[in-house]
Amino acid sequence: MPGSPTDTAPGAALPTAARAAALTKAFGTGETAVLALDSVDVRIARGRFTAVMGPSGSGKSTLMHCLAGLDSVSSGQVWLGDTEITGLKDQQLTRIRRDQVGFVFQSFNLLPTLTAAENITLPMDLAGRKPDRAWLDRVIDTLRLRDRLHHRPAQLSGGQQQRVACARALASRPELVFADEPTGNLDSRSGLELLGFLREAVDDLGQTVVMVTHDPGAAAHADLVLFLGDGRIVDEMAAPTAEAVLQRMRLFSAASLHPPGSGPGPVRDTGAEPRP
Ligand SMILES: Nc1ncnc2c1ncn2[C@@H]1O[C@H](COP(=O)(O)OP(=O)(O)OP(=O)(O)O)[C@@H](O)[C@H]1O
Repeated sequence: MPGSPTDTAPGAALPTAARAAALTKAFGTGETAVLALDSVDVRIARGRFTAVMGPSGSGKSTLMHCLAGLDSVSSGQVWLGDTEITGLKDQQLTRIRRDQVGFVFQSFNLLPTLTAAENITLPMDLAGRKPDRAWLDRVIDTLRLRDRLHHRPAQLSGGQQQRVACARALASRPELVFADEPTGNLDSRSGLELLGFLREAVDDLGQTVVMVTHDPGAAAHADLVLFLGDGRIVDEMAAPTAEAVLQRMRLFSAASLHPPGSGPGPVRDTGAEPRP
């Protein structure tokens, strides 16, 4: 594939929040080795909402973990902002990750004994950092958590708990927020609301979000969708709609059932409609 698949994407002129070059990640050795990422080149533009999609086992979580410095790479390079994180010592990596990355997981990962407010500031408290009060207030208001701050997780709905998890990820104003299937445990209304908040975090708060999802409707909230297949970025789509994403995924599964030469293969985007 010539160059990075995101070189021509909208946002190519924006600064870079994270980048990988020839990123390869193998698990295991010998006959049981699995190539989870196969020489991936990717650039995540700052201030954009990027979704990562692909079949189960295509490498989505591995890509996210490698970009976030949570997992080592087998070869290739990864940068967070301007800093190359491949080759850093554990201590330096932990500090960079703590300062520059926020995470939202499918299972909200809140501490049950702490209030919402305490959960939100916990990572900063552990790091001995004082939150920027004005920023924290904006995050709390954007996520409409003001009147829930003194509740414990068990006293909150699933959607509210995930909003607290989002606020926790945004609290330190990280370079990059990674969300791994953040709507996976939410009913559709709470899921939609959460996606709306992630969108607002990008549009109104200027954050950068990378979200792994299986749901074309969720991916449609992003500015750009990256499609993974067998550890490679096989396509991308700007200004996605749920319909166009679904259609693209159908093409991919048809292509994997009918390899090149025996049927239609993946095609580049021509029909993505602009966001309304
Ligand atoms: N710790 C590990 N040890 C061995 N193999 C692993 C490990 N983690 C992931 N893999 C393998 O790497 C490949 C990519 O896995 P990954 O979890 O990144 O896929 P995914 O696209 O996120 O899948 P899903 O949608 O099912 O979560 C898979 O074949 C998986 O089995």
